[in-house]
Amino acid sequence: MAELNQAVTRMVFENYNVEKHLDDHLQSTVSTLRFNKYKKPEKIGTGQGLSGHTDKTLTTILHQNHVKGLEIYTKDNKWIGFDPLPSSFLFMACDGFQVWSNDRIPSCKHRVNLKENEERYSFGLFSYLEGVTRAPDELTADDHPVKYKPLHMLDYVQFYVANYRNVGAGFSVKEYCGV
Ligand SMILES: O=C(O)CCC(=O)C(=O)O
Ligand SMILES: [Fe+2]
Repeated sequence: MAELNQAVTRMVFENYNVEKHLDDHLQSTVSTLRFNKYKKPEKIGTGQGLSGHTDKTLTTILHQNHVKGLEIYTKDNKWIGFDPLPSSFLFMACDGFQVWSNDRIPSCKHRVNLKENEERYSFGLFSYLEGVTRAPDELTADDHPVKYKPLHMLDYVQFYVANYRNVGAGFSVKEYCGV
């Protein structure tokens, strides 16, 4: 999964012609693996699972068992269900990439909506940048000025966890450090 993360990150950097920053970026990347277990829903279709949110990470890669439930929010404001193959790994650009790309790569909003009468398992590789994240100069311009104050991603996730009850699942990185 870490290799997949590096491969996709490399593609993003090549796409934006900022490969010269890639090595520093990869060296500052730290990851944690987390398992999620969702019990059988008490009532199907009640939205039990996980409310709509964006991850406070740079990137997240998800893998799951056969029980569906993950939904992605699209550009045209619709929730679409993710229909995984047993071999699927889903790569998501998250809040850190939104800041790094100066809004060119939106953070992927998603939720878990349990619809099947079975236990659901997923696990994810959650990656963060140590230190401070800011958009490289190449991704800012007079007509595309910097949209975020420098983001300390590990502080950000700690803030979110500590203040979750007040700020809610939908808390965005724009609210945290947008200019
Ligand atoms: O279980 C899933 O598929 C998604 C989990 C998730 O969104 C999260 O842990 O942030
Ligand atoms: Fe998530």
